[in-house]
Amino acid sequence: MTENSTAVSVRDLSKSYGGVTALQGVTFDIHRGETFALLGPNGAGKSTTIEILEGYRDRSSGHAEVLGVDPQKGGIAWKARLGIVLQSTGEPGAVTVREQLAHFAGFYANPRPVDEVIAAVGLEEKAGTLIRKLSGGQRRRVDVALGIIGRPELLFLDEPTTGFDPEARRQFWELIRSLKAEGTSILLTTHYLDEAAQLGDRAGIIADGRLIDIGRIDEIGGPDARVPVVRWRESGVVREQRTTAPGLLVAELARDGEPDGLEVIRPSLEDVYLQLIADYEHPESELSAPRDAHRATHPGNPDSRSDSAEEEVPA
Ligand SMILES: Nc1ncnc2c1ncn2[C@@H]1O[C@H](COP(=O)(O)OP(=O)(O)OP(=O)(O)O)[C@@H](O)[C@H]1O
Repeated sequence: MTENSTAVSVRDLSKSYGGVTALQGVTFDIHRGETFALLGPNGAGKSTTIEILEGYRDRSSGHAEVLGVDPQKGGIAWKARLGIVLQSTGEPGAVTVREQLAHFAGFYANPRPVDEVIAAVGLEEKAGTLIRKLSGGQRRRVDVALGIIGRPELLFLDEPTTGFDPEARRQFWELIRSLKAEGTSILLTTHYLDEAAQLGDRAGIIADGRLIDIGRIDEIGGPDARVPVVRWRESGVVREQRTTAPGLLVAELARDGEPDGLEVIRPSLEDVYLQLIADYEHPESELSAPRDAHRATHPGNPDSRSDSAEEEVPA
């Protein structure tokens, strides 16, 4: 039985499409009110996971509960509690943005006001435009609007900002933050790791259908993956040192004046993610050990180093 504090519970989930194993033994929970980012390379199994949880695909084995219901048995009342933004949408009919949203609003007991949703996705000027006359990014905003019109308890966002311009992405992030503030639980997949870092509370990283890591966004990968690098220039030569105490090193470097080109580089979620995937794909290779922030920002550099060694780096 799922606790009330759990929006999604997945245990040992597996899925095969004929001979293709898309998911193998995936286990995770999403807590109520949490934004959980499911990350992984193309073909890793993210959409398959989402589609099983939406009740759109049957699993091959394992257990899943979404808002306390097995998605294979979820009826209309359960579906009305979900918001879904699929990776790809069907051909738009000859209806305007406002007509489409008003039509979908009619399916829900307590929908958001149509104009409020249009404003939330930044389509006020296009409200009366036929959807098929919108740009790709604008249509994607309609998809997002349709996903939130029913005031969902749980929102599935499968690569929601593909095709968005940078301003629209920022606007979308604000929208997601406001939904989160209202208590909406969110499952997000995205290839934009900055988006996952901005929005996610926790992340699961999936590769070849297996969950290879899970944890808080600021902890995933473990402490070794997050050791900062201090970089500076000395007599025109770029030097860097990986250290858990960057402040002390900077103070030491600054004793004789302002160091040239000083930077403290903290590995981003993208750096950590790329290292986890490399470790998974090449467990025995030089590239995978030790976890190294420098290498994450310069993946071509074949050097290995100890945590405290100072390095001369090709400029
Ligand atoms: N309908 C299908 N029939 C057969 N195989 C499928 C089907 N859908 C997905 N697959 C396969 O299952 C695996 C997982 O695909 P899935 O779409 O879940 O990956 P994904 O992580 O969402 O990828 P992307 O980032 O490219 O969207 C892939 O090997 C894919 O080819």
